[in-house]
Amino acid sequence: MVHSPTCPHPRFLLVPASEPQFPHLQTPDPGDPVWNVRWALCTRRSSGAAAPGSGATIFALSSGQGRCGIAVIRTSGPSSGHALQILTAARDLPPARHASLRLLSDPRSGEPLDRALVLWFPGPRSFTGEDCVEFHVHGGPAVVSGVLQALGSVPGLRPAEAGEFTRRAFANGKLNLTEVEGLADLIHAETEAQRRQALRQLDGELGHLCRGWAETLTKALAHVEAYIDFGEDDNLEEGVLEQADIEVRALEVALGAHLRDARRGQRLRSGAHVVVTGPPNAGKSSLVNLLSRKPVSIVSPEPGTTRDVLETPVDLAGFPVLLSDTAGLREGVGPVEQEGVRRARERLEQADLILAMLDASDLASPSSCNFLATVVASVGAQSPSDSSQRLLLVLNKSDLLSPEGPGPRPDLPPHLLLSCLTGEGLDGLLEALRKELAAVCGDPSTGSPLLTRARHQHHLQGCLDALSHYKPSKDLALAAEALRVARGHLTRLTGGGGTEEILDIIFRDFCVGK
Ligand SMILES: Nc1nc2c(ncn2[C@@H]2O[C@H](COP(=O)(O)OP(=O)(O)OP(=O)(O)O)[C@@H](O)[C@H]2O)c(=O)[nH]1
Ligand SMILES: [K+]
Ligand SMILES: [Mg+2]
Repeated sequence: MVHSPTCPHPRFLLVPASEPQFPHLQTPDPGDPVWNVRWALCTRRSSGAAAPGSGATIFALSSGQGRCGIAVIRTSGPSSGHALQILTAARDLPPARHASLRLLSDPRSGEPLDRALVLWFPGPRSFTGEDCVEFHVHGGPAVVSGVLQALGSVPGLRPAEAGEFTRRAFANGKLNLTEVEGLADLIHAETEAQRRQALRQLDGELGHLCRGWAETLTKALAHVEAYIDFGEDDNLEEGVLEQADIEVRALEVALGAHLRDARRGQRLRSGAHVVVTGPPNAGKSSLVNLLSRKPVSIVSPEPGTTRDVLETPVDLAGFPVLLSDTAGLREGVGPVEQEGVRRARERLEQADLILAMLDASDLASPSSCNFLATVVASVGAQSPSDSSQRLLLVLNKSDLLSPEGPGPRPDLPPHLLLSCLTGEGLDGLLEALRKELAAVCGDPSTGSPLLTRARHQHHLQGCLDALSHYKPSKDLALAAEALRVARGHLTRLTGGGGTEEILDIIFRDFCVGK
């Protein structure tokens, strides 16, 4: 997706060690993987290896840049309350979580900056879990820079880095890793389907599913370990191992089903590849321009106009699509056009959905027949699976067919009639595209949570691979280890496993102020 070019690579900044931020550390449970992640974060900090600036209170403009009605500036960290008191020249803090109108002044000069709404969120009931303040100021650039400068002059405050608010929320257990990813996706969502999917992930659906699976494995592990310890003991309930076995096998089936769907979620996040193909002059470029609502490709009566592959991102019926226009497929032309045809075929192989286009008034021509016999027939012959391509056959230039004349050949595969010239048939095509794209990307309004990132797929596959070594009838100790490894993958999916590279990759998607 499009990421802000101004978004710098964030550095990991850890949360201050002051007491109430890690209350769970007072009752450590080394068996709890989430606790382990936090412990790793915490010990790294206390060993002095923490990034510079730990413990600072951060501030940033959190709404968009530029002139606007209202701009939101926020702070997070222990000096937030102090900063609010200083800017409002007040001894008391306003009531928590209530909007209060206050005059903001520059603490150095006493000069009034703006009359603003301020919100005070004492931790831990805040986005980051720390003390936070929001200043809703008038959105003029001079007001915003005046308030930012005033905050910068308060001791203990410094500008936030990209993603730092969210990183603190994660470190304080306010969001798990899949929720952080959902939040990043929501900020970057460009189509309706992406927004729905991101919101579901932010709401914790994927994390919830993984936690449920991890619990299943923890239970199975407890059973296997009980058997290792008390196997010979008569007191052990009967069928303990059988029960564990049933649950592990059911989990394998569920993981397999989600993995088969994995590519859909990733397509929904980064765009499905839709490729328009057909013989020369069918009207492919006309269709690309119509769907993208802009003149992406040159249209002309001359066959062989399009040579290079032209790709454009479009929102098709709410789904993100990378739409490619390609050269008309034909043999025996000059070397430049042949290269175009080669590129067109290459792009066709990568398509999730093929828009195969023919001129409805020219179906008997050799190029039309050849296209039907090769491209259309070969996709139709694929066995349906998640990785198989889908195809929509479109007969363009329906305006050239005479109303009394015979319709298109009866032996044609299912198709849609369209006229790029008059727009007739476009609604039907968009509806067909919506159905096809829901199949290609998954429907984010129904069904189970989608795996939107390669990282999700990697850990679920790792979990499944580990479970293939679960053979309690052969070796109980190895079976227990397989369960532990499998569970580790699931907890890393939501907890991150503490490796900074993974966290860096995820938090890179955020900008300053989020
Ligand atoms: N009558 C009619 N003409 C159309 C329609 N769609 C496209 N055309 C015309 O058909 C010609 C070819 O259109 P293009 O969009 O360039 O076709 P193309 O398939 O991209 O052609 P190449 O890039 O050369 O393979 C142009 O003159 C268009 O104006 C249609 O629905 N009806
Ligand atoms: K053309
Ligand atoms: Mg063209």
